[in-house]
Amino acid sequence: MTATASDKTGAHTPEAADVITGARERIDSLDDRIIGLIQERMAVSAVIQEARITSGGRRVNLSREMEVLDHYRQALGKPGTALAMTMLELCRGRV
Ligand SMILES: C=C(O[C@@H]1C=C(C(=O)O)C=C[C@H]1O)C(=O)O
Repeated sequence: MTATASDKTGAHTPEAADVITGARERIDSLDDRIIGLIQERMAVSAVIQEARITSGGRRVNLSREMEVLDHYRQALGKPGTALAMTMLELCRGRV
């Protein structure tokens, strides 16, 4: 194990450094996919908001947002609610 690999991973053995380096590549790939999905969600959400505003309605629909927040909370627990709130802000801006 090089000193550099140890510094980067925090591992104390070459075996652990290899595991961490490999798993981090998977995490980076997952994060790319998650970001892509969020961007896709933002685009779909924008279509809905545009249609509602054009029809004379409001951008935000709180009862629907409650359903989204509950969905995330049921799947991920309390931090899921915070995640969903951030995602809603990305999709419809600040309220
Ligand atoms: C997309 C919608 O419009 C807004 C954005 C939402 C979202 O991004 O999930 C949810 C509710 C609305 O505030 C919708 O009403 O479904």
